[in-house]
Amino acid sequence: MTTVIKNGTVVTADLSYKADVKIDGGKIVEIGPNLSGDETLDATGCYVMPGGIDPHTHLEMPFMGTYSSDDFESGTRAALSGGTTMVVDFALPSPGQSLLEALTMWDNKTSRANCDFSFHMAITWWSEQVFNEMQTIVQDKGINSFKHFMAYKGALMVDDDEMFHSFQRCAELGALPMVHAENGDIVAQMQAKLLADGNNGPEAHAYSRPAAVEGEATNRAIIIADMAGSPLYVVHTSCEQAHEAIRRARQNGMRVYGEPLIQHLTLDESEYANPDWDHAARRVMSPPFRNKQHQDSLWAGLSAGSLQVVATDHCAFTTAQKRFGVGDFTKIPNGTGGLEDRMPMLWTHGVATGRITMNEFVAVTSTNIAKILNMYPKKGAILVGADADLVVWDPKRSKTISAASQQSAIDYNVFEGKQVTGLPRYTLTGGMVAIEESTIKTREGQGKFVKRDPFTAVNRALSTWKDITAPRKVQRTGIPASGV
Ligand SMILES: NC(=O)NCCC(=O)O
Ligand SMILES: [Zn+2]
Ligand SMILES: [Zn+2]
Repeated sequence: MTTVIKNGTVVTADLSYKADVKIDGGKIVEIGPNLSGDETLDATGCYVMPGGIDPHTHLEMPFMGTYSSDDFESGTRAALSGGTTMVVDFALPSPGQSLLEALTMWDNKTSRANCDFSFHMAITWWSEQVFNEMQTIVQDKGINSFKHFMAYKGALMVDDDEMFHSFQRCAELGALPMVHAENGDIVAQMQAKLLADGNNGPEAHAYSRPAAVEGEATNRAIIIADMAGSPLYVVHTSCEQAHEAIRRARQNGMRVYGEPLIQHLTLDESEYANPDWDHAARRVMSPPFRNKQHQDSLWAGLSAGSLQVVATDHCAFTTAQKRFGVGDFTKIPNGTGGLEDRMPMLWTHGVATGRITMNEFVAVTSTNIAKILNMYPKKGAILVGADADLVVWDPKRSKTISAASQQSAIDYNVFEGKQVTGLPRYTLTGGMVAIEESTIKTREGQGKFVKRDPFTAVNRALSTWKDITAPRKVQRTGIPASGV
């Protein structure tokens, strides 16, 4: 059966033009005027865009003594409802655990996924086994990105030595290292001091993780990547110091990418001063929300191109779970939701305000990350042969964000009460209409794992440069006898 999206304006990362889009067998088969098919979706007044890709989610993640509450069913349903048609989640081996075993555990969570998904693998410890398994992960399992936590001391954190080993291995395998960049040693000491001083509320979470510790770690990871000859992807870039390090590295020719979150772009640190403990604790995430200057820096990075991707780090805990940390902020599970709201919030606060263009919106929500993770143009494109993961975006549709009407399984929404204008009229996953305005038509199990090959053009360019500039022994004649 063929479907035609008619009368819309196709908006991609570099073009906007009037055309119909024809779909067959889950793929785009034709783009042009006056197309017809078995089923017609009316896109009058709408933009037809590549579906969003959220490269940073934690669905059913074991963390801080509990599990994040959205699983691959509710999480991907939330994603589709907001126009996101693919998520990339993190497989997290416990320190000492086999990467392959962890991957099987994560794979077992996905049978009810409503949209396509992929994984990054985390490196949480280092050994010969990890070194060897990284090759299998890349070459046999279709995962070309490895995440490193520079924070969460005593749990997921790795040190510089481990990162340097791992980044060098990524360079050899044609993979992309990623970092959660915060100086975990300093955070741990600051947490202990704040608690000892009686500062135990959720606001102390933010006090313990100032922008400087993120800036320092971002810069350190950049240097380690440069020494290793690998690219680098910095997740949840939240502040000017980290952005500045990324900007400088890029100006110096390094292949470094930065990913602000929609939460950091639109919510600020005043949330932690709320007298309601639950309100503040629900917004505890790492890095914490920052001030308006940091937000302006992130917005500027998106329009200037020094930051490339907007994600959510969707890691949703219920109010009851957040209350594990009453009396000790270090026990509040870190994480917030956002999957359903990323695209409408970014459109409302980005495109509608003139901070970014429609084409930049597509770039930072979909196309850039499809290229960085080596799945373009299967994903992130409106081209013949691409997957029909599409959103028909109605720039006039409005709603007020509310936990009462959301798809996410948690009992609140950090964007509660925010008015958004710009919402999906239709979201299609693999050509299937999953969302029709407010009607949810998702199909459990529709989502499939997306394999990603190693050796992007960037990896190849970096290894060529590394070879050419490698230290070489100077060939000498007439070496004098040793002076003994
Ligand atoms: N960001 C956060 O607070 N929770 C999820 C885990 C992580 O990405 O650090
Ligand atoms: Zn993180
Ligand atoms: Zn995360």
